[in-house]
Amino acid sequence: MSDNRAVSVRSLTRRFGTNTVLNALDLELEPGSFTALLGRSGSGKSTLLRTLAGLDPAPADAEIRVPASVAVAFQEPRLLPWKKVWQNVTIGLPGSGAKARAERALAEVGLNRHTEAWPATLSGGEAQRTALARALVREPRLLLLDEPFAALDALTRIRMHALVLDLWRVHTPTTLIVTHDVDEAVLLADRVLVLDAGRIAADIPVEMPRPRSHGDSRFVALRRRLLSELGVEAEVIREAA
Ligand SMILES: Nc1ncnc2c1ncn2[C@@H]1O[C@H](COP(=O)(O)OP(=O)(O)OP(=O)(O)O)[C@@H](O)[C@H]1O
Repeated sequence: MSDNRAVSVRSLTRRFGTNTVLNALDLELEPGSFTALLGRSGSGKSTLLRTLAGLDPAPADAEIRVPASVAVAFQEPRLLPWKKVWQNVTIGLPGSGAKARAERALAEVGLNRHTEAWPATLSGGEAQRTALARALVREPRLLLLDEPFAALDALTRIRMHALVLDLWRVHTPTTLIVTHDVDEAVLLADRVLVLDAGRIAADIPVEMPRPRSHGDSRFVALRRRLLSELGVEAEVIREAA
């Protein structure tokens, strides 16, 4: 049965000292699905993502199954300033055709004119596209995105949303995005999870065709529900509007 699941986590507990961040957490992701992970600050979203990425050691008593090829992109693009853009994309990539593969990936994210550029000459959005190209060039079956657009201006973020959806449609990796932004979650994902008290406290499907509009009544209803799951009361929402 679990062969149908791209990601399967059973009973994952993570503690830092006396702080139990993840508490016997279970999670299943279908292959090719696009899931958003919301949760209050400090709820353990990045800890879960890092464990799935293999960046944090998985506790021995947890069962964690992920595909063989996993790629991660973070809020900061984490480019090496002394390597050109294409070299950043090919870091760790074996084989002689690496540069051609990097060029193809960079063309896909709209950066074909910047392959020979230095990272310091890129805008924030271009640097984040480079990070996406670096993730994609590995053809990951699992793509983990940890607040990848949080540092970008609103217009660039809108373009990046469209780009990520295009790339997801073409390459079909199972995708999990951590975000603080409820609208971003509803705009992108087919399923939104809320992490609270160390577990998946809410698991909500997004049954809306794309492209999605903020003004759609289903969008508004779902935003309201998610904000309430996150403990943001209606009065606060009204005041902010
Ligand atoms: N290496 C570590 N050592 C000690 N505590 C840690 C470590 N990593 C995370 N924590 C703690 O675990 C909790 C969850 O952190 P995590 O970064 O996963 O939360 P988050 O939901 O991603 O938060 P945010 O939305 O603010 O980025 C926090 O209380 C954090 O201080």
